[in-house]
Formats: sequence, structure tokens, C-alpha cells
Amino acid sequence: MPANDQPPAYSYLGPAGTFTEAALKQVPEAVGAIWRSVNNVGEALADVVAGRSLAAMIAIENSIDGGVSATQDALANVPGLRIVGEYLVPVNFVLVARPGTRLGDVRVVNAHPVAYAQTRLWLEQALPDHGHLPATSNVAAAAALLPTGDEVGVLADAAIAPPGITEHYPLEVLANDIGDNPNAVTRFVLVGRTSAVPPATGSDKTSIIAELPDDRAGGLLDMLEQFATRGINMSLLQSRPIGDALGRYRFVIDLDGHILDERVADALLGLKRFSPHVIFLGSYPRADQQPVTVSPRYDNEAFVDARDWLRALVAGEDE
Ligand SMILES: O=C(O)C(=O)C[C@]1(C(=O)O)C=C[C@@H](O)C=C1
Repeated sequence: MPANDQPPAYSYLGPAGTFTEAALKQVPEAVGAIWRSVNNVGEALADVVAGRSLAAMIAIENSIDGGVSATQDALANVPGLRIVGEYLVPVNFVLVARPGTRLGDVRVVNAHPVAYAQTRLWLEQALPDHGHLPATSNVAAAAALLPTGDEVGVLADAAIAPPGITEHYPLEVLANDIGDNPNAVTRFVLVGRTSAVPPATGSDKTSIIAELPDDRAGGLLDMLEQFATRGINMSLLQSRPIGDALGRYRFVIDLDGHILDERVADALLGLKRFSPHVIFLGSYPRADQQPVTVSPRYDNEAFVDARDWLRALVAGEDE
């Protein structure tokens, strides 16, 4: 516990009731801690960097909408952060409105952009001429329907919100299960300040961000080869604009394995030799706890044997 006897704080996208809060509820260490509700990813990470929070829970990937670009860009641009864990939350949505509203009355729908993207087909069918008002979170979208003097929020007629929202706010559900895919899942990561990596568990993931050298044909293939030739599976590869000029991209990559696994360490050394900028975001236990299996050619022993062989050659010892 910190010197002032305050429990540690965790930042999350609020208010209470968001899927981000549901992800934070999966963290045993957060029980009894202070939970800081914030409005966006930048605010959550700034809390961590400034030491106001020990860690922040942020959405990084959705099974329908893909990578959460605000998160990927923030992790590329804010130094001194490490992912320490990942958490999966099944997501589904309801459409809510002020009591008395009928579906036919709805013109403007308040929704977090990632939630909106996951309900687009339903909205096109049920409310073909609706307008979208973006909200900072799913719960904020619903809360803003209630008149509190926030005129922007009151402009919307309905909101896309998590099921259970009516336990927190006096709203009515106009439609249930409006997600376009009933199996949608959002992946969250817990991000703290840079510290030593935790030990490998055998069921780990490593996240990195890498840039390619300019003006070199085959740069992307060179990068992918670093992983392929060491038997490393990638579970995410996404390009994001670096932002300084058209056509310049960085790559957000998730690898199966831990930086302390010989094959992953070796691949990172290979990547570092040609990439102008590699950011190591962390090695952490996989949410699905599935063991990472590799062929014996790529296990730790194979790398250690190969190094011992080389050392013996140099030392002039018998093979
Ligand atoms: O945590 C929430 O409830 C949010 O509103 C955020 C968020 C996100 O940032 O991606 C989280 C999960 C859902 O897939 C949609 C939105």
C-alpha cells in the first residue's frame, strides 16, 4: 500500500456499468482498490503515467470492429507503459430511451463508436434514417438521455447500452440483443508503468509495435519472417498510420509466447536489427489460458542446444 495509506487506484472508462468496468472486475488485485472512472483512453493512460493510478483497464480489440484505434495509437505514442494482463468480455447491447418513447420516435441514437459499429446492421434495418451522436462510453450514452442540463446529451432520442443499464438509470428498453453478432467479444488490457516482465507461464502473449525501414522493398516480409522462421504464431497484425506523412504505417503485433521464451527473444533481436523503431508493450498471461505449443525445433531446449554447439565450436571442443 502507498505511503499515505491510500489503497492503489485503477482507472477505467466509466461511468459504472461499462464493459470496461466488467473487465476490471476480473482483476483480483483491484478488489478494495480505488476505481477512477475516466472519459477516454488518453485520460486513463495519463493517470498511470502521472502515478495517480497503478494501472488502467482499456479496450484494445473487438471481435467485430477490430483493433480499437485510439488505444493502439495511444500505446504507440505514450512512453513508459507495459501491458500486464488481458481480459475478455462478451458484449451485447440494448436500445434504451426515456420512458414513453416508441421505436418509431427515434431519430438520433447516442452510442460509443465501437458499440455503434457492432449494431450497425440492426440499426440500418430498424431505424434506417437515424443519426448517430458519438458518446464517450456505452453507459455515458444512456446517462446523457436524462435531462441534467447537458443539452447535447438530451438531443439524442435513444442510446445503445449494455444490458442491465436500467438498474442504474430510469430508462426503458426499446429492443434487446441488438448486436449484429451474438458472439461478439471485446478484449481489454490492463496497462501499468514499465517494470520488469513477469515470469513466463507457458500460456503467454507478447505485444509489440514496429516500424519498417523506409524505401525498402519487402520490408513487411522481412518483419514477418522474423516470426515465421522461429515458429511463432501471430494472433494480431494491424497497420496504423504513423501520422507524419501519407503512406507511413506502424504495425501492431501480438505474438504467441513470452519474451523469456528463447524463440520470442531471438525474433525480437532479429526485428530490432532492421526496424527503426520497436516498442515492446509487454509479455503477459493469455486470457484464454490456452498453452502455447511449438514444435520441438523451436522450444527453449533447441535454442540452448544450438548456442552450446556454437560455443563448443569456438572453444575448439569436440562436437
Ligand atoms: O466499456 C464500455 O462499455 C465502452 O463503452 C467502451 C467500449 C470500447 O471502448 O471499445 C468497450 C466495449 C464495447 O465493445 C464497446 C465500447
